[in-house]
Amino acid sequence: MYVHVNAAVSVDGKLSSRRREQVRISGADDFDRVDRIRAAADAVLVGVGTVLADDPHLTIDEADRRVQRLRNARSENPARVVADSRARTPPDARILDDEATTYLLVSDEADDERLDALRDAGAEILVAGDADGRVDLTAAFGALEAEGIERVMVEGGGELLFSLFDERLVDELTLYVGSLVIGGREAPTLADGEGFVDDFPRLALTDVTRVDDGVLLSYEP
Ligand SMILES: NC(=O)c1ccc[n+]([C@@H]2O[C@H](COP(=O)([O-])OP(=O)(O)OC[C@H]3O[C@@H](n4cnc5c(N)ncnc54)[C@H](O)[C@@H]3O)[C@@H](O)[C@H]2O)c1
Ligand SMILES: Nc1nc(=O)c(N)c(NC[C@H](O)[C@H](O)[C@H](O)COP(=O)(O)O)[nH]1
Repeated sequence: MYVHVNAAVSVDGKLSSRRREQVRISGADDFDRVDRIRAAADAVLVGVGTVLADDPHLTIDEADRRVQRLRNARSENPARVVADSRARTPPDARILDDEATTYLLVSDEADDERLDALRDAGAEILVAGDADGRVDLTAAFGALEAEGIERVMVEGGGELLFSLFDERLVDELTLYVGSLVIGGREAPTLADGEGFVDDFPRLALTDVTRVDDGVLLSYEP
């Protein structure tokens, strides 16, 4: 699986405020760049924290890009994937509409009734739990590959991104740094989780570009 992480952070590295509501960090050009990365992906992955906070749709905005995918014998939109150990995705979440296939990655701790309700709402359930009752991301990526998904774009949030860095699963990171300060010790950052104390993942900076009123940083492991 090729894993491309994309995120937008404030000058101080926050994904959002302490209220964990969506903060518009990107400008129009950056959202267009996000749309292009989605169009190149077989699937877009987020953590359930992002679904609960933002209720994202995760489809391609630009009609020409959807047409081009159909011409290339691909689905109109990439699949949508949620790391959702306990199946907390609301059955009326926007990602469960019929504009794309939606996979929920769950662990053995997910409640059967919730899973039934989510299946009824159109979700495809993939069970891949780890010893801590979370999603085993390596196993889940294997299950997604069996569904024909080879290239995934990850759009956050900070808990999921920490796990991906921790398991050395990130192949590419594009990070838009907007020119605002959010602050707050409880506000989510690019990589939350437990944090590293040694053996820090080191990245190679491959490009720096000015976008909107911020800067786009590109990295590879
Ligand atoms: N600015 C941006 O680019 C951007 C992008 C996405 C989200 N956000 C913001 O981030 C916040 C949400 O992020 P978050 O960190 O709270 O949640 P998250 O989206 O990272 O989801 C975390 C949840 O994923 C599930 N999960 C399952 N398996 C996991 C694993 N192996 N490792 C980690 N998590 C696993 C758990 O239920 C966990 O609680 C919101 O405030 C949202 O607005 C910002
Ligand atoms: N690139 C980017 N810039 C931002 O300023 C911001 N807040 C996000 N946040 C990512 C998050 O997942 C969003 O909720 C989806 O980018 C929304 O996606 P939709 O338009 O609903 O498809 N992403």
